[in-house]
Amino acid sequence: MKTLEQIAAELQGYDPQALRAADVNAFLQRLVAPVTETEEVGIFDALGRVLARDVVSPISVPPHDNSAMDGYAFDGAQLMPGQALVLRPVGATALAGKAWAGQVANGECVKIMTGAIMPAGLDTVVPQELTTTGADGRIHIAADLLRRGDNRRLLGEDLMQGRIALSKGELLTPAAIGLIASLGLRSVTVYRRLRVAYFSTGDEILSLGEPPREGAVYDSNRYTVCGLLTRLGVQVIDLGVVRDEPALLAAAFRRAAAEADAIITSGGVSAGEADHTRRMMRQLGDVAFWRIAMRPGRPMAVGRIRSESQAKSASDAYQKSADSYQNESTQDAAGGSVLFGLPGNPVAVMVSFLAFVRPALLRMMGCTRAAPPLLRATSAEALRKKAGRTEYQRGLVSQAADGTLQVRSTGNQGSGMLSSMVQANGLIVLHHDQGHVAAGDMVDVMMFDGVV
Ligand SMILES: Nc1nc2c(c(=O)[nH]1)N[C@H]1C(S)=C(S)[C@@H](COP(=O)(O)OP(=O)(O)OC[C@H]3O[C@@H](n4cnc5c(N)ncnc54)[C@H](O)[C@@H]3O)O[C@H]1N2
Ligand code: MOO
Repeated sequence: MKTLEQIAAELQGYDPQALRAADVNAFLQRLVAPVTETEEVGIFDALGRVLARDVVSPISVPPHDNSAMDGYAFDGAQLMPGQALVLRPVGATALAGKAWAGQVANGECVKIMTGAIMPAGLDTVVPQELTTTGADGRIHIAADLLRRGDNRRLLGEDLMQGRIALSKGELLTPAAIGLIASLGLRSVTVYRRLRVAYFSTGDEILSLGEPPREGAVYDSNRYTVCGLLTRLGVQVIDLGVVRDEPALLAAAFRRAAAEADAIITSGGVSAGEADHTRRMMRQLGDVAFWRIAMRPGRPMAVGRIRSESQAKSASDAYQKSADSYQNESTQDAAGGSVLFGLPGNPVAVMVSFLAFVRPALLRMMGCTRAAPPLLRATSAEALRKKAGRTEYQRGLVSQAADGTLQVRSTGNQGSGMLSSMVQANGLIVLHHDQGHVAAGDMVDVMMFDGVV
């Protein structure tokens, strides 16, 4: 596992006091690694989990060539350009779930239902509504209506036996769960659920149930972050609000490091005077304090916090290396739970989570799926934007009268304003080098639906 210093050395132009948003993601992708432990879960419990092993098809789906329509099956070699075809139905109707027994000669067809196995030697189906029936019971197909092979579903055209149906790293969506079920599999091997601890810091933060107090605000970050984590499908370890006292902070960090793969905190990461949070992060782990060229969400602390046992092995390793005795436990000294120390402002918390923490946690969950692309929409209004930082503005995307997508800001962009976040359905991403936006310009939007 690499130290922060080693990762920083790999990033060109790394400056913790003026970090570009894109570099934050590059740094975090190097800092975190997927969990290794796996478990077997029933497919009803697999939604939102990440596949830890390829799913190889034990069978082919569909298992036979079959009809895609209710109609008549026949040998398509008889279709001739510019010529109608007249066929005589023979035998019983071919029904789904039963093999059709019998022989079909040229000039003959078999009545067939959707999903029924194609009778041997037949490769084409004409839907019944495209036929007429003559007085003699024969089926008439007009010229040039069909091509050979039409309306037939081929064996294995969805999934072929022995091939990879779903790859390791896939996030299991409802469609993926259905696909696994179509293979007759009851369970899958997934990575174990990620454990993420959260606590809010700050003496002015009130827990729900406490009476209002001058200068104090109710804790909202705990609820937004726990909501975002729950949607991500991780196991949330909620440690509540922790006052700005060294002993309490140390206990919370130690517990979080012992129980969780990642720790998220809010507050206390800018250079305030009353903050023990920064000091404690530094003391208990390997932590960098960043100022990111972005808005909102400028300050952020990132690194690793050691649990008590890791701290002990680190100090033992230090002792041993002092006696010039090298062993592998120095490797463990760089380990610990990944820390995402987010700023206190409620919108800054959500934006930093969506822009940075979420992609890092997905990597830790083992997910290899690429992030969904940003949407392009026309800005319905002019937006002020300072070049040299990435801005995430709260926006509402809607469909304009001409059917194209447009986006407008949801108002006051103060980083404490949750109301404009609630009205938004996405974040307008104004990139680092971008300047002011004129009404009618195209902008990128990170949509919330399906993302959070
Ligand atoms: N001299 C400087 N001052 C500040 C800077 C700076 O660079 N230099 N950065 C500003 C920015 S940007 C932000 S963001 C904040 C971040 O400060 P902290 O992370 O230390 O957060 P706090 O000071 O503890 O809180 C900020 C703000 O958010 C409210 N808050 C905190 N926790 C919660 C919570 N759980 N629920 C609801 N609201 C919360 C808190 O009351 C404050 O109003 O620093 C700026 N200052
Ligand atoms: O960037 Mo701070 O995050 O304004 O709120």
